[in-house]
Amino acid sequence: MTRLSEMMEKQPRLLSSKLFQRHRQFEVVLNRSVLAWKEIERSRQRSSGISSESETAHSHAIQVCEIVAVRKSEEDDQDDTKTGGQKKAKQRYQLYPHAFTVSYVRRTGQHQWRCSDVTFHCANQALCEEWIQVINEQLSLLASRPKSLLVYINPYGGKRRGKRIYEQKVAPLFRRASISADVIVTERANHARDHLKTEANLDKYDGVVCVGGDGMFSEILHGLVTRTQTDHGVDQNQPDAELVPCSLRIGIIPAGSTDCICFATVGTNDPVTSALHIIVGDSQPMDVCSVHHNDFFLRYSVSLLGYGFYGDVLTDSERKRWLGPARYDLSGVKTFLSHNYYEGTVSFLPAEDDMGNPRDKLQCRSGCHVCQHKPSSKDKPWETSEEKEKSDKDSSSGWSVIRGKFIAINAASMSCACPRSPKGLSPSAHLADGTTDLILVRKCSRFDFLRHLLRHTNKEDQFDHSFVEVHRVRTFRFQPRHQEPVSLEDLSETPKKKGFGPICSGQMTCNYSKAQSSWTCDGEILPHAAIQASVQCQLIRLFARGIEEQQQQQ
Ligand SMILES: Nc1ncnc2c1ncn2[C@@H]1O[C@H](COP(=O)(O)OP(=O)(O)OP(=O)(O)O)[C@@H](O)[C@H]1O
Ligand SMILES: CCCCCCCCCCCCC/C=C/[C@@H](O)[C@H](CO)NC(=O)CCCCC
Ligand SMILES: [Ca+2]
Repeated sequence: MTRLSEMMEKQPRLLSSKLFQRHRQFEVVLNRSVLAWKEIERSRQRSSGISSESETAHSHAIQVCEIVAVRKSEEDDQDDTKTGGQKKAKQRYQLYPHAFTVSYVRRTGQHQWRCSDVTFHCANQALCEEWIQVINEQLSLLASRPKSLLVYINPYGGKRRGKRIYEQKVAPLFRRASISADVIVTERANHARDHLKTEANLDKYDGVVCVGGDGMFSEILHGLVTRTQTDHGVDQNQPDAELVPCSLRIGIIPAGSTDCICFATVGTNDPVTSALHIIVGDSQPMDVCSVHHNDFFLRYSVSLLGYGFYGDVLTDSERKRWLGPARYDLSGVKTFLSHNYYEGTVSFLPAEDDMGNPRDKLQCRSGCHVCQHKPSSKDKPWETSEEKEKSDKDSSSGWSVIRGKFIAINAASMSCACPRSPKGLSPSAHLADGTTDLILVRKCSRFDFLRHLLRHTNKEDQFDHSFVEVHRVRTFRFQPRHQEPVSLEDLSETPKKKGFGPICSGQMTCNYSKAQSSWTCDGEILPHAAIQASVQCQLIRLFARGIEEQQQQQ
């Protein structure tokens, strides 16, 4: 075949026909990117504004890349049967028995997507089949759409609804879009991680789907990243190893307690919306922070690495798992009343000035320009180990060092927006810029800390306090003031928290503090307080597109 004929072969065919919908006739046009239909009678007086999906009184347009599927219609696919017009539908069905139904993405508000159907009646069978074939040809050209997925369901996450959510809301959509799915319902913690690490035949799949919460996502993340490094002979224990990005994308069907990763990448925690982002083959790169203790790999983080307040909340909440999502509220209040602070030294390498800063109010949204500026190796002096060694010894090479007493040290690699805090811990953090926002909350009164916390739930700036500072960084280290114990037991056990601290009143600060807190790493407790963390730019990709700027409601 010549190149020209090969190219012609790949060109989608275009169609234009007069078709019926309800009792009206429409001019229906399919071009390379849009399926549009306009009522014939009245369309001459009206102009149609076509966007992603637009609608005037009598004209509609949907993007081909947001079509879920097309199929030959059954009698009960008729729109009117659902709206009480059974008689009309029957008549039309008798008149034009050949019809096809297009399922497509419809935006319903608050970043929520739904799958809607539109049915067109054709004058004859050949025309109907031609439409189905041409739409299917166009869909098959969308190379980023997954055809085969590996799905892990945590049946115990959140309110224990994972299995039901998948079977009732997600699987029917995957079937409609002709996506095949191998489903594994996990039988124990780390089942999904271990399966991905060693057993799964990943060549068979276009992506991995996680049905569960942030903890379950973390399992998939660790399984997939570790597997990729093993396959490429990369040693994760080396803090400055250049990690290999994962080729498979991850889809998140939210079914957990916080679901912050889903919320911060889609804008809502809704299983149907997430399933549709998977079907249309969205791709959102995401930073992953690797955490080490000396030359020993601990964990990866994509959301919150928190020492002090959040570490203590998580440690306490683990003992209350039986309470479900409410455990965070209870442990939150208890930890707040304890009002502990911790001493230590934070060192960090700030991001360059052109990476923006955590207070610039530039939120990361779909197609974010900051995230598209992926630094080249010549922009990344911190990446060579020689430079790194030099900078460790030489504070003039860019490392900043802060010693102090902290109520909380938080590193947010993304906004960490969630229903509890819709703008998140760091509202301007970016999903895929290769940096994390390091938030230092120094010792202050309980009243001031409460003001700071409350600002996470309203429009006020949570960084606008004298006792809070925030830096956009590439890498950081923390050394607690008091040396930590080094027995082997401590490697496997989570640190034990000493009792409840005395409650201080009003504006006063407490003078009680236990020596060390623990780090929470995306909801898991780390066994060491002394850590170093480095952001690996765009190590993974999700089936998401970031939060869409403007809702295009239909
Ligand atoms: N079959 C299973 N039995 C017990 N635990 C499991 C199972 N499958 C997964 N897990 C573990 O359950 C933990 C919580 O899961 P998940 O994240 O889905 O729910 P969650 O309620 O949101 O919890 P979290 O708030 O900690 O993220 C995860 O850390 C995961 O390792
Ligand atoms: C008095 C009013 C105070 C209100 C304070 C609201 C502040 C909320 C900030 C929430 C930030 C969540 C960050 C998410 C981190 C997830 O990786 C992790 C795993 O699921 N969840 C938690 O750590 C769970 C963290 C739960 C924290 C309460
Ligand atoms: Ca980031």
